[in-house]
Amino acid sequence: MNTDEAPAVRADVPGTFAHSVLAERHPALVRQVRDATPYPPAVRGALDGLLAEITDGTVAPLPPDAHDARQWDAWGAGTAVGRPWYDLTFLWGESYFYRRLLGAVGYFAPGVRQGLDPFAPFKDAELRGTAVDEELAALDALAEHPERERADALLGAALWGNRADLGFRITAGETAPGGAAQLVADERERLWDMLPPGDDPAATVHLIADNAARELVPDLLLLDHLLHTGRAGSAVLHVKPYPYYVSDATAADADAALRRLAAAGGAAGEAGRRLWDAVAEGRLAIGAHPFFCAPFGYAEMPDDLRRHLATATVTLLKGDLNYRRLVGDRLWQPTTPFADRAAHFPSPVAALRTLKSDVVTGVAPATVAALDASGEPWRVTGTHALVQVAGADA
Ligand SMILES: O=P(O)(O)OC[C@@]1(O)O[C@H](CO)[C@@H](O)[C@@H]1O
Repeated sequence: MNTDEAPAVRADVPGTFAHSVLAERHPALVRQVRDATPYPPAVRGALDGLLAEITDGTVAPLPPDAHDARQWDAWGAGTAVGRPWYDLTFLWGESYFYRRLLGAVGYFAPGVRQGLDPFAPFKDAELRGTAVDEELAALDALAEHPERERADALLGAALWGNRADLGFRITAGETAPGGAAQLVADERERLWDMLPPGDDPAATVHLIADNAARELVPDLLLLDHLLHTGRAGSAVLHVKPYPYYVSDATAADADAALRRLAAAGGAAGEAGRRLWDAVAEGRLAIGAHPFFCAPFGYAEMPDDLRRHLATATVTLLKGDLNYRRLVGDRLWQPTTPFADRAAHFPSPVAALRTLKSDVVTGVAPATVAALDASGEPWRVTGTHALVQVAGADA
């Protein structure tokens, strides 16, 4: 299907989800960041400037000496600068907003704040929280179950862990994602068929991570299960090269989650120590390609990343934003075949995603009809999820 058949998601229509992200979520986030850290006057001023710009102003350029100014020019900054923020496509505008926010807090510039994650206070609180304790303790009860049941439980934890998205909670509130858990597409069987248990050292699983802390912990436990049961001989965890979409995982977040797991008791601690060894022995690698923070879909990924992902037996792709980037950030008919939209991906791919934006494909017509008839905003509330697989039959 030609991408021109579905319009790109834009943020310029009041009442749409994308518009609410620019109009409500981004300003709220700038204020939260400013309040979460004792920033000096220059940083507070820069954050206030960004707030004014995204509220009433037009898109400003990066400083000409920014390390990535040329990269963003190549990514289209030249045509965005000077336009109202609401004129940009949703994906481009969101990505550039996070880049600018990091610039405002001095993340990239030489100085004392270089490399300090402005979202760390939120991520740290979540990783230390009792909810993670409870989830880790629950792992002990799994040990007695047959392998397939454990695999499904861990897959479910990684899938629903995607609700733990701090950006989402800024507008949805803590309680919103707790509604009826429902899969709008369920291709778990096809996923497991690609990774039979046993000793297959050649099987490699790549996991393109989404959020840190409460999502990354179950992601890591899932990878441990795949490695420990021989469903995979090696794994690669792809994280973001810099803080992004509030809670997206970076390499620092991966280290923190591994420490949290390794220090836990019971089955979680055992898994954590196995993962630690897997990293030390090179069976679990962590990557952070710059393209993971690019404002484009994965169809446009550069050749080096394409070649790397092509080595995967299957790539597990987590979360809402990764899904938008996989199928294209466009208003597809929800019945559009997922396999068609994901055919460009260099390896078989399985999307594990709770629905938090308008983009969705691969849902059966009867399911769409029932969901639409319910009157619920099922695409954006995080109460529904999907497991979809493409490229498995090639
Ligand atoms: O990718 P994630 O963490 O599952 O969700 C990211 C998200 O909260 O942010 C975007 C809007 O800012 C949406 O795609 C989605 O709702």
